[in-house]
Amino acid sequence: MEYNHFYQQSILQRGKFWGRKAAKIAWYKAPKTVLTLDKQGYYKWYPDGELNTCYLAVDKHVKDGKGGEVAMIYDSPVSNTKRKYTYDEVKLRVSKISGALRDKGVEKGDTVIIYMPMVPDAAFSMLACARLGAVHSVVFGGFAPHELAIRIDDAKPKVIISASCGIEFDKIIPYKPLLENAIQEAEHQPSACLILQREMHICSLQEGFDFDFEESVNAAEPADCVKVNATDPLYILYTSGTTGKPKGIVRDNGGHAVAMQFSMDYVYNAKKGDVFWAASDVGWVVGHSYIVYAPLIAGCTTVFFEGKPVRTPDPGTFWRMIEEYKVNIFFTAPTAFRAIRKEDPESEYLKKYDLSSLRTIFVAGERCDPSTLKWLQEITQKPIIDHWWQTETGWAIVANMMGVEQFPVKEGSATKPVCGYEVQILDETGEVLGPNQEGFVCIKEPLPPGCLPTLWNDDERFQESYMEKFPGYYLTGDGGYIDPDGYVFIMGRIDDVINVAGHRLSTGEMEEIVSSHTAVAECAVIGIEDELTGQKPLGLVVLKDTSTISGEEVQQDLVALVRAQVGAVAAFRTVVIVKRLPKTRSGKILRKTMRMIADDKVFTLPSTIDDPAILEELKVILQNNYIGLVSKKQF
Ligand SMILES: CCC(=O)SCCNC(=O)CCNC(=O)[C@H](O)C(C)(C)COP(=O)(O)OP(=O)(O)OC[C@H]1O[C@@H](n2cnc3c(N)ncnc32)[C@H](O)[C@@H]1OP(=O)(O)O
Repeated sequence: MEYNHFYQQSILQRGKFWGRKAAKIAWYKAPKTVLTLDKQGYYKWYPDGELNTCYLAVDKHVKDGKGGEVAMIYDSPVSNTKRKYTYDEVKLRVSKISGALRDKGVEKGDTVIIYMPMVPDAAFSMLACARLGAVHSVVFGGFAPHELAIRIDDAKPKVIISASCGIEFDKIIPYKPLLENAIQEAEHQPSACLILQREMHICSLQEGFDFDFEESVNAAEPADCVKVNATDPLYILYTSGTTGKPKGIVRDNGGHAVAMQFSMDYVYNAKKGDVFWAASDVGWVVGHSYIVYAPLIAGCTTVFFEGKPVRTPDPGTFWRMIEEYKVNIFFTAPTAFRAIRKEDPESEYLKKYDLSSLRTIFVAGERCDPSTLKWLQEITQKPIIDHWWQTETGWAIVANMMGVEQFPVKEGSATKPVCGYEVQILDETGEVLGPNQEGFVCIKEPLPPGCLPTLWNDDERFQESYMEKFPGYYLTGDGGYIDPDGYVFIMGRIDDVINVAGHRLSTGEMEEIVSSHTAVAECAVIGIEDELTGQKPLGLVVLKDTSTISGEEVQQDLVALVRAQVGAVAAFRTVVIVKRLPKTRSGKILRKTMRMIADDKVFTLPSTIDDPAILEELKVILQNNYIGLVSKKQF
């Protein structure tokens, strides 16, 4: 198929194109209208369609006689568990979890928080919510109680589903104390918690409030799929913004289902029965879209992995899994491959395994650096496809659409805009820029099906964050350019959001936490380059003149404080005490300039700088001293 023609149809004949793609979905009531603009001026996909996402992902395959086929492979080197679930088994388990939720009062439209490690019941609980028409909000297990509390207060869940523990390499992480602290901190109180007891750590349950997950599921009657409108929310997924309060990205049911099926067909070129493995976590959007919903909707076998690329038990884990389960399509973040390369640079482990089942490797979540790309191409001899997307969109914005036409890979580019996304580069005044001109990466409205219709209970913030800067365009928050061949190059965030090991984090939030310390007069947290994790946060702190605590003590306090408030995943390990911070004459801290200095990049002296001498001071400190303070992360 020819990309240009196919892509143009998706933009110029939007209604016809996305109407045809919607016909691949088994709606309860097929939509007559493809796209409308509501009274508030918000686009709605398939507004009169009715469906159930769990039905599409599970029951439909059983109905089609595929109940005996494997829906999910669970492999957990950290708990020495391997298990396969057929579509029949998934249907039974999911409908019983739905029944257990219904017994706790959960109905269509209610919210449920899922705070679980990578156990199959996390995915089954998501599907169980979808089955009832309830809205799930999965919170990544690496987040601290404070982060969970913020999400509880925003999503107001009727029930929280959690587990007794997670396992990080060989370390047991008890989840229950984290959950209890979060519930204690939150204003909103759920009416019940369902706790999955894992045999490696059994936790105590509070009578009348905590319920044993397994017992509740066993006691429940299976629940049927509940019909929902296409525009009803399927889930909320919180993502870091520029402030301490995360943004609750809303995903609808209808547009999402169409986008998931479309992306499997045309981005990943996945066929029914393929084994599709996204090595991520259900706490991230990759986990939502490509561990749970898309592979199942498309009738593939999804692989559910509770482990890491290295040390569970070695850097050959990914290759072992690909051979053992005959994985056809593999998707992970570049940082995972950098971790493998660090431990196995000559790819000795890979040589032990047969990767002949594997057709394509996809990477996303952060920029794929050319060195990792070349190394992967060389050692695997497979197409390595970088693609760029966001929690907000739920699926690829820019990709090499493997089910359409495969383009030559250009290092540093995720290739071309995916169907439905009219990607344009704008300058500060909103003018569309030409080839090779760097500016704000924006998407002309309407966004395609599957993208966020708004933020949970916060239309105002949705407008302010994404739609206001350039009316008629969605602001992605990334900077970049398009080359004369139409390849899109994403150059990094233009705001205070950073990407550490594929985890999206807010430096603004970290600054709020650091500045809450009694000894801190002012501070800045910036994201600086890191060979392994892409970026890492660095805190620059000015102490109060009156502070009597030693700088070293403050450094330790601040690292502990961010870990306690955001979680281990923040990877905030470096704090530098400085005498002053560079500012403009109006008092704005020059974060970008500091970043350029720390990354040893050429920068122009801002004309508005108050005192240029500070930059020289900082240069010495950042380039020579801070490295000594970093507690190097060992993978
Ligand atoms: C396209 C749209 C998107 O961008 S969606 C996001 C895509 N991103 C991803 O899929 C994430 C990719 N990254 C990873 O999988 C991991 O970072 C890899 C590469 C495997 C490395 O893992 P790890 O060694 O644990 O390092 P890390 O930096 O992730 O973790 C930092 C600290 O946090 C902890 N942590 C992590 N996950 C959890 C969890 N689920 N529960 C509890 N704790 C967790 C880690 O143990 C680590 O802690 P510590 O600092 O060593 O004590």
